[in-house]
Amino acid sequence: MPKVLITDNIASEGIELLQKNVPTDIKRGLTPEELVDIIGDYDALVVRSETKVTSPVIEAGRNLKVVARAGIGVDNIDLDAATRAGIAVVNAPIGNTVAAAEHTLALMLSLARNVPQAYASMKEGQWQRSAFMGIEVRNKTLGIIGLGRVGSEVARRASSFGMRLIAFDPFVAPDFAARLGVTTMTLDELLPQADFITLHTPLTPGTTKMINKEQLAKMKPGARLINVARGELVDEDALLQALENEQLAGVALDVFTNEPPGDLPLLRHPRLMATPHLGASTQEAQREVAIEAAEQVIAVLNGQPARNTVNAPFVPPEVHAILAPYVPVASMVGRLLTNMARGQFIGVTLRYQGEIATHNTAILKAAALVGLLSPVSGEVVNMINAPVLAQQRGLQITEQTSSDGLEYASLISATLHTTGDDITIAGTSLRDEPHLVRVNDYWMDVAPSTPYLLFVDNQDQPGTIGAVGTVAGRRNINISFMEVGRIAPRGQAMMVLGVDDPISADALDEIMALPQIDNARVVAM
Ligand SMILES: NC(=O)C1=CN([C@@H]2O[C@H](COP(=O)(O)OP(=O)(O)OC[C@H]3O[C@@H](n4cnc5c(N)ncnc54)[C@H](O)[C@@H]3O)[C@@H](O)[C@H]2O)C=CC1
Ligand SMILES: O=C(O)C(=O)COP(=O)(O)O
Repeated sequence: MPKVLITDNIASEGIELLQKNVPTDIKRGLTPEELVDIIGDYDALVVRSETKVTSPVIEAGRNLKVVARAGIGVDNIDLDAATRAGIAVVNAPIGNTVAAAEHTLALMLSLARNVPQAYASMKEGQWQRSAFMGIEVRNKTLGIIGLGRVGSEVARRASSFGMRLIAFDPFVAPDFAARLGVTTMTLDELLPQADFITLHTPLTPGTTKMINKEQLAKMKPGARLINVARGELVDEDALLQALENEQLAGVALDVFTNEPPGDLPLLRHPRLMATPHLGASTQEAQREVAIEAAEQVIAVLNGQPARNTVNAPFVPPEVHAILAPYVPVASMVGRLLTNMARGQFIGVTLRYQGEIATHNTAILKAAALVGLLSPVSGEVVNMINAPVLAQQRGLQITEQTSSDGLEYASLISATLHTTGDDITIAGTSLRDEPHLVRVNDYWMDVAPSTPYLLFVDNQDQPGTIGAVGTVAGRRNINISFMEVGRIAPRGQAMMVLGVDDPISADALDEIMALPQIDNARVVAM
């Protein structure tokens, strides 16, 4: 029975859902060493942003199948290590979007009106009105860096305040931005124009310290900066300087490079407002992300695909229905290639034809590589790590598409290039079953329903089939079906036999010794 470990503060609805389905332990506040010590007992780990799922944790998690993040950012999880280990990483990318956007606006208005400073002064028994004169946000320019889910929701809400909206996000279409009433531009154009700047990009190598001394100097003097994304996006020392030299009128931070930030000098600055990573902390958001994370853990533990797997090809639901029947086809094609290969692998050419070729075929590539590498890998190979393992082995993967499916609705063909002969296998899906339709130059139609397939290269001559059948019969090998592909009558041919019993090396030698037979191979399916 699999076991789940929760190490951060997850909403009760998610915990209950997990506990109803699978034994679940809750252990908060573990040190990194304690987590490494116990993770080996668990099949799934559920976290928020506090637990650091580092590569030592992944390596110690020898039973782990899934790490679930009840929230958006997965920068606390070593994705590469998880991918290499074939562990799915899932997140809950929608549930806390509005919470993060609303918190951003709360911070923006608080910055504009000095709410926390005024509150602190009243708590100290003072009544200072002129000291906390604010500004209006109406008619001010809001610069949004990262116009994704949270950034867009901020834009929608800020627009109702009568703000002018500009954004830097080179990865969204200007049309999309225009529909939100946002003008996109370069970062250099945005910085000097914005009265308020708000950050909403993920933490990546490209966004780390994207707001540094140089960028701060380009900002409009007296601008205000809000960060509800990730602390590492900003150089905290440079930020303190920009407050001290009055380049910035105010800064509001929900996130920090180190959390908790400890005795950070920046925190003591009077025009610095801070909240302890509360962007996602609403009852509504926490309920939603906890349920979303729990549902995905249960799906993965039941061998089903999860909705938001961060480290596997994403397939939209409508496309999933079209591609799903071809996943076992791709995997069958890959497995057959490996089992029939002679010589050192060099690379694979994958061809997608017909309807499947009009969609993103990443999931089919992953499935073909699972089939190709599973028989020759000591480690678990699955849709998550197969592309990485292929890359590690230096295999050249080429993909081709064509709208012509020949006589099939869709066809997957793969050629394995080796230091020996190249091998081509093609398959399709018929009545929801994978069918093998081509081996090298031979076309056929085989639904491999037996545990073994016997491939026999032979001369198409009377008596050949009978001779092979006689050997099988004498050795008590049960043949379920047989199919012959041939290039021309009495020419070169290939027999494919579906057999229920293993074929020993001895039996294979006997078949190969028959006069009409050039070669014979058994493949376990
Ligand atoms: N403080 C909190 O509690 C919360 C923080 N977050 C954080 O907010 C951030 C954004 O989340 P979402 O909007 O859901 O992500 P998203 O993926 O929907 O949007 C991110 C946007 O940033 C853009 N982007 C990526 N690299 C960029 C670059 N170098 N320059 C400019 N734009 C770039 C992307 O094109 C995308 O449009 C994440 O870091 C997330 O972890 C999210 C929820 C709560
Ligand atoms: O979802 C995110 O990216 C967040 O930053 C929220 O973090 P949390 O779940 O509150 O620790």
